[in-house]
Amino acid sequence: MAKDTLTITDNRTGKTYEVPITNGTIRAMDLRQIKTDANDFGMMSYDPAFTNTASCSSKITFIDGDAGILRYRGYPIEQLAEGASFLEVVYLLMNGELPQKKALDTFAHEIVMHTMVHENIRELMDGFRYDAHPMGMLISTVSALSTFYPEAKKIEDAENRRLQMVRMIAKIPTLAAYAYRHRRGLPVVYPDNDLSYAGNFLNMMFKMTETKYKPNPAVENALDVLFTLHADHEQNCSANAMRGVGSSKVDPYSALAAACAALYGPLHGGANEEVIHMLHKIGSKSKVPEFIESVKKGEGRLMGFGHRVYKNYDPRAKVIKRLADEVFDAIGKNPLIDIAVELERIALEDEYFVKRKLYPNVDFYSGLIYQAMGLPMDMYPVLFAIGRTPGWLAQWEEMLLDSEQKIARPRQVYLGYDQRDFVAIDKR
Ligand SMILES: CC(=O)SCCNC(=O)CCNC(=O)[C@H](O)C(C)(C)COP(=O)(O)OP(=O)(O)OC[C@H]1O[C@@H](n2cnc3c(N)ncnc32)[C@H](O)[C@@H]1OP(=O)(O)O
Ligand SMILES: O=C([O-])CC(=O)C(=O)O
Repeated sequence: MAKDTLTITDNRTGKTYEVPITNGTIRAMDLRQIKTDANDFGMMSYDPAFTNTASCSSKITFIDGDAGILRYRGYPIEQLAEGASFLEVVYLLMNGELPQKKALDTFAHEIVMHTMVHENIRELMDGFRYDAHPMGMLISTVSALSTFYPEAKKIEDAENRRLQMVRMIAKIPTLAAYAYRHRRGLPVVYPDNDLSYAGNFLNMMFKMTETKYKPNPAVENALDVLFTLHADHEQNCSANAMRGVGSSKVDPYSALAAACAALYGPLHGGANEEVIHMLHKIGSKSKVPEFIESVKKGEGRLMGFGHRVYKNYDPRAKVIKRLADEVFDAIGKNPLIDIAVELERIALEDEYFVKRKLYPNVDFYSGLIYQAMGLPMDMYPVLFAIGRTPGWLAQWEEMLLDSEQKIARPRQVYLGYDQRDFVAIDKR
């Protein structure tokens, strides 16, 4: 049920505030009161890893971690995954409302007009080692795009901002597919604007002959749904990087590269790749109990499990688990699913995981689908980045338009030396 007040406790002072919520919105002036009080006390909050800090206010994504609820702009993730195309979701995240048919067609056309990247970017990609991780190539080429669009620096110009956002959403699958083809020593496939967003990506990845590539509809649909499920997740590590770097007013390509870099880490978007490594390492269902025991002894983490906010089943993981069955029915089962399901079953009955409220997260089952689609493991975080790009951009624009936002600049608790005198090198 919607609450009409939000209780916020300032952990510096212990003081509790009842902040009114009107039409789902908290007024900036009500939050300002908390900030003013904190300044009056002249205190600083120590919150490493921001476990208890709201760094911004946002109208984009709502999460109730205890109940396992996720909504984009108020719409439950399950309904969007079921009924909306990824581009509808992108439009929703960027504009706050679902599009009418005509607006969606116009938007899809705009995206299609920007899918090509400059040939020099392709050549830049060629310069990477044959075994370069595609995420490294993606981060570098997203960043390089800023040099092709110097006007992107004019972030105060709304029209220009939108153009750059469309460019990034359109070009990121192209960069991702180029990285994949480079790894395999294959020539690039240019975008095919007759295909859907997911279909075009599959075409650029897998087309091998001159004849027109026809994506498998089950795979195309699953990929579209997976992009939707990854599209935003409020103030996660990479969104925080996007906002933090963007708050310096740098161009959005540079901020997006920072967000991609944050996502790459194994504790964040890189976990989907790690899950498959882990399942391979376990090797069979019968070895699962032994592996769980090793995790409990602190010999590693159960990848794809646990979440900073969800203390319940990640709603995206539920959808992905169902989607995996549909994809496996269409293109054949990934045998690792049996190990994953057994791992989940045992973990969810084990006191260690129950006590810590560790459940499967979005990364637990997604890699199994990607693997069945024939994608190499190191592409999994790249796929996450494609899906997450609209979320990062929506967060970035919201941050820029928020009059409360300033350059992100946390303080620290200094624990180093007190003043001491310099000693010349020959006297040390
Ligand atoms: C898209 C995403 O980013 S989703 C997350 C993807 N990442 C993963 O799947 C990696 C595995 N999971 C994790 O490392 C963590 O659960 C995170 C990073 C997602 C969240 O971390 P935090 O909120 O900081 O939790 P924290 O690290 O404090 O863990 C709390 C407790 O649970 C344990 N724990 C957390 N996750 C796991 C796990 N996956 N396996 C085993 N134990 C775990 C910790 O050891 C800790 O135990 P303790 O209290 O005895 O010390
Ligand atoms: O919210 C988080 O911390 C991580 C996550 O699940 C995501 O970014 O999708």
